[in-house]
Amino acid sequence: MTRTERVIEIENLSIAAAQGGVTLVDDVSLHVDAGGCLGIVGESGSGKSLTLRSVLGLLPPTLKQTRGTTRFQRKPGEGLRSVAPRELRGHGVSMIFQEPMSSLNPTMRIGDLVAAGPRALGMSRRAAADRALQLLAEVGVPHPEQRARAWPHQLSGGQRQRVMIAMALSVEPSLLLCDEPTTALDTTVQDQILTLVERLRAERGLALIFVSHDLSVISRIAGRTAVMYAGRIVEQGPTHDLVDDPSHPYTRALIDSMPQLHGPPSRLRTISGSPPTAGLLPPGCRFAPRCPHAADVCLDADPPLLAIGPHRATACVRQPVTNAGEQP
Ligand SMILES: Nc1ncnc2c1ncn2[C@@H]1O[C@H](COP(=O)(O)OP(=O)(O)OP(=O)(O)O)[C@@H](O)[C@H]1O
Repeated sequence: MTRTERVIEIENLSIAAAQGGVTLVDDVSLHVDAGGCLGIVGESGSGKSLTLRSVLGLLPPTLKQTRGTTRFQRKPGEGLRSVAPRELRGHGVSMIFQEPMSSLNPTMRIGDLVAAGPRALGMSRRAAADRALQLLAEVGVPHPEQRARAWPHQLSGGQRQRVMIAMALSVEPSLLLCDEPTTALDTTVQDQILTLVERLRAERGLALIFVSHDLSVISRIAGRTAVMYAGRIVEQGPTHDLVDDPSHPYTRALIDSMPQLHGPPSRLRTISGSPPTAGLLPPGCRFAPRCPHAADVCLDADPPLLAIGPHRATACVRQPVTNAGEQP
């Protein structure tokens, strides 16, 4: 059987507080195919950002990765090999964030910020400056020569996001990690940035991991989606299958809380209750206290993520488990 090439595989990732050992991300496994987009969706605090940051070893010093392996494909056709997260920074993987100002040095001009990546790859100052102009044009910054001389504070939020994307592309990554890059933008600019990211993925064959709390954003951009709840993946599969026919009650609740996905706008519902506090998990399934279908069996043990089809998995005891034998 031929299998699409994978760019990255993360297995059994767990993250805990360095002091006290409270688990914040629990046994998460993910993969992304070359040129594919994996969406990670879930409420605030579900562990999306920590999962993404750990890919590059960017966890804050108060936290530590307690388990997990990363395998990465350096070049097409080369196969996956084990890597330490910090080896990937600027070498195959780049990341963009919600707030561009935090990653744009305010004392550097836009052109120099974007040229820093090519310089680090060994380009001459002149060639790197030219490359920066090409990249600014590629991400849709108008009048690149003029903008290259501007300071970060002179740009709009959308323009700054484009500059951050140009910086991310400047080291020629095969995988781009996106941590809520459109959340702080108004809807028109959000749409433009999503269109840009989609275009870059198609034109450059870039693989993406895209984190958002907004399932409508994820369903637009991601071919496959992992739904996170309280530090774990509770459902995973092709996005359109998951949205059309969710198998986990939490995925269903996320869909029902987003009226733009189905139903008239007036049907906005919120998910009742709140996620558990890290370190104070309920007995059994961690979603049980909020689940409209919870039964006695749900209080016995936290259900593992099991295959329910060749490409889908869910962590709910109510689902029939198949012998598909293939990792979703
Ligand atoms: N530096 C930190 N020290 C201690 N706990 C942290 C730290 N950063 C995050 N956490 C906790 O880890 C859990 C997961 O956080 P994470 O930021 O990954 O969630 P998220 O799903 O990305 O949500 P959000 O969109 O709000 O960032 C949360 O309970 C959060 O409070």
